[in-house]
Amino acid sequence: MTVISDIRVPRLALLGAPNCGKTSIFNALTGGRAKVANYPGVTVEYRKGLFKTPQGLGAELLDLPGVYGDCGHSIDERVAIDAIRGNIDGERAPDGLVVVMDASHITTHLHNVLQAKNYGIPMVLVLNMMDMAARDGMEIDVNALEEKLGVPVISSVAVRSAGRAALLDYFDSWLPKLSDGTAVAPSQSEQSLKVLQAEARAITRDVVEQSDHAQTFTQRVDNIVLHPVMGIIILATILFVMFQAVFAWAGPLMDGILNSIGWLKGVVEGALPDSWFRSLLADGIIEGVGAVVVFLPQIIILFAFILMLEASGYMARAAFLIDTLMAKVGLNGRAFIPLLSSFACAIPGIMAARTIEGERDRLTTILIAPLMTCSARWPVYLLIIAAFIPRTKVGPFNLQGLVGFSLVLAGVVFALIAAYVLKRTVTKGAKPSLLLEMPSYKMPVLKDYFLGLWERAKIFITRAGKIILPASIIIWFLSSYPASATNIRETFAGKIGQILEPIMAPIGFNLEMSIALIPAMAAREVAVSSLATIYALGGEEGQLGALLAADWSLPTALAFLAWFVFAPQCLSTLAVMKKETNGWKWPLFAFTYLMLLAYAAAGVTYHVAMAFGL
Ligand SMILES: Nc1nc2c(ncn2[C@@H]2O[C@H](COP(=O)(O)OP(=O)(O)OP(=O)(O)O)[C@@H](O)[C@H]2O)c(=O)[nH]1
Ligand SMILES: [Mg+2]
Repeated sequence: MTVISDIRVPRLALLGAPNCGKTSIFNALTGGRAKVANYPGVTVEYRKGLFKTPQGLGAELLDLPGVYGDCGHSIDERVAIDAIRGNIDGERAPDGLVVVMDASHITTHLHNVLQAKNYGIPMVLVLNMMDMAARDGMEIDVNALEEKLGVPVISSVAVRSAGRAALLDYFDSWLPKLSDGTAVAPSQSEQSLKVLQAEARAITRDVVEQSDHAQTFTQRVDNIVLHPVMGIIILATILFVMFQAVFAWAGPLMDGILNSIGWLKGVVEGALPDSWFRSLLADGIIEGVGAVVVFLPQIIILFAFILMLEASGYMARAAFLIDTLMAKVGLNGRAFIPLLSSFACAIPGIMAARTIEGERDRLTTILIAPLMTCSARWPVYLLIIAAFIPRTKVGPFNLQGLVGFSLVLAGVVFALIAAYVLKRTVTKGAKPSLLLEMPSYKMPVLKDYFLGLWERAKIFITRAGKIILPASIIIWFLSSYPASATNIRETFAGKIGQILEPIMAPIGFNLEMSIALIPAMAAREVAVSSLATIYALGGEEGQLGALLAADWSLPTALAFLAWFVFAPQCLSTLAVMKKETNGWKWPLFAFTYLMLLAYAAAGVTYHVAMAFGL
């Protein structure tokens, strides 16, 4: 038993197939905020939390990655199975198993429940998503199921508090038995998987009544959404609307933030005498941090779309639609979800690659994850696009949205090319296949949706405080001193930048850009805050975008964009790569190939644009 504030509480573990609602139960009971989404493989690590039943009994709850059986083919599955067997260092085995099953998939998942009895740990079966089963016209005789399985069965709708009441009530009677060791473990039967599957089929035949509408709601929608032609048109439309929205809807909010920042700078400059301190506040901190924070509305709009697609179940369809393409370049179908997560940030994306079974396939995915457009790139893209790309329309599309879309697409296309090359060279291995179960379509749970959005906003703002603020102070110092300096070249920053300048000049980068690239290793958006501070110190008044538009040529700006599609400008990503691959070899490899790509892409862009006389 774990001792928490002098009470010994039993430990429960959530076990079940991916996407059956384990984390939803965990969050609801423990007040946790772990990520929930409607596709398999969201949770890849184990997580602990405490909760109390209505009668005030305490228990510890373990949220685990989803598992398909008891073998553990991938790293995340092994974590779950090790946790249940008590094989994780410093962790003991759970006292009780809360086996969760998606009731609407009872036919395909019931044998896993029979298998779970063999752990020899007292268990209860939570028949979750009863609302989905009802929508699909299924009627499940819970009492009969309980009798045939020989374990208690509780119906549940994890996303509604009324839907969790029965489970909590059950805990009131079960927890005391787990504490004093009187709870009974189910009888074990070491049968082969085949026998268990046959037994599961026999049980479902007896306890499930399926009313005969020919097709479920999900199947009807999928007939359209997964259609080879219609499906692609729908996917393309969704993506286009998303990028249009990012550029078209954020305007007023961004203006509001810009005005507030301008106002704040004005107040500081009005209230303080001309001094180093005033310059640090106004040109260093307010300009630097403000230059990034202004993009918050666009980040929120982007994630409002992504999270909606995740929660509804559409994302897994997108994976299915482009699976043929992914298989052609040798990518495992399961790579889609890690790559998708990398659109928020490559770090969770690289970790999510744990769901991929083959070691070589997992490595390929890790190596290309940094090419997905993470949210740290957006401030750079948005700044340059707004400054250099006119707000005109091309047919029904606004040009800025199109350019943003092309940059994201460039990342994806080069990721596919990189995967193709890697799979034929350094990560050669067997041909992978798609093993992604399609989730049913669901109405997003509003609370989870807004929590998810809030979480993304919080990460963006926290980075502004933790990374951009200190980086702005350093850049302000390096670009302000020695005090004798009369222009940027004579400052410390200028001296450092001049080391890089000859290397970067052939691809069209000027001194200011070369300087900004160095602190941007901490995080890409620091490039934006650094430029803001450097230009503010240069004594030029006005918004950063306008200053850049006056100072840079269009080929230079485009080269800068191309650079950021590829450049591995983020030390934390390299650190996670090291952790996930157990060494520096692969992060160094990724760093080198991405750097070379960035340099080549920026160079080609610059010279082609010059040749076209832009
Ligand atoms: N309609 C409905 N949706 C549910 C229910 N329980 C969970 N969901 C939704 O199902 C999806 C999957 O839930 P999660 O809690 O992430 O599932 P999980 O078992 O933790 O999944 P993995 O971490 O991938 O193994 C989410 O979109 C939830 O909002 C339920 O009882 N009814
Ligand atoms: Mg989960």
